[in-house]
Amino acid sequence: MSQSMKHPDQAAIARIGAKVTQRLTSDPQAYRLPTETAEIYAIGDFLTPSECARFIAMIDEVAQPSAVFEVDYASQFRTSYSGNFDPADPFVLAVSRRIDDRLGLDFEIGETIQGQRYLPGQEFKPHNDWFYTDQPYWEGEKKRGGQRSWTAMAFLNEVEEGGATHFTEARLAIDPKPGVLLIWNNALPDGSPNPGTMHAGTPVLAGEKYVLTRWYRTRKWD
Ligand SMILES: O=C(O)CCC(=O)C(=O)O
Ligand SMILES: [Fe+2]
Repeated sequence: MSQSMKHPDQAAIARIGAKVTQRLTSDPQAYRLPTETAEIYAIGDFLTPSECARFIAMIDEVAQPSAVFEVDYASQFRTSYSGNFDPADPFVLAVSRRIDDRLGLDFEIGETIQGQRYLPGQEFKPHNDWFYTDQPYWEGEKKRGGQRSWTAMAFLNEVEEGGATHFTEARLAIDPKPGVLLIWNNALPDGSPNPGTMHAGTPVLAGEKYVLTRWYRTRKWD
């Protein structure tokens, strides 16, 4: 391993990063958020109202207390409920492929879409989506597709109060707007993890919040 490539999967992440950046910068519907700290884009009306409603109903069926690597639900770190959808469900497959196409990424490197529901008081505290490769869980994750490259997250409903996605380093808080797809590069152009992607699902104060997330790896995910 060379000096300049000290992070696992770094070269591949850099390659994937550049590819998606090129794709999104030539997409007239993809709006780059005004920050240099992280590469974050938003696409409005990515999902139709009826698609959002369908996902919300599915989330109500699959949602369980969220588990986070090494940090469990009981620690109050991620208090929302979440669940993976059936990857063979034709609707889930079609939307997954639509997200893949927007980013220009291969289907096989994407994790199955995960749905999440936050009730009043629930939140996802500031975190990075990339894996800490010095932690025990990395041994497993490295074999299941490796480091996370990009994240695509869609808001599914209007939240009465609270629930913004807050990029703490970039100082940007994005209020949930149904159908909007947020996309961010978890890495820097050189493929190393970008601490500027630190983000939180801030507490829902009133109403409820539904989102879906598709995280992309470096290699085939399974
Ligand atoms: O719910 C949010 O606004 C953030 C969700 C999130 O951080 C994630 O799914 O990785
Ligand atoms: Fe996240």
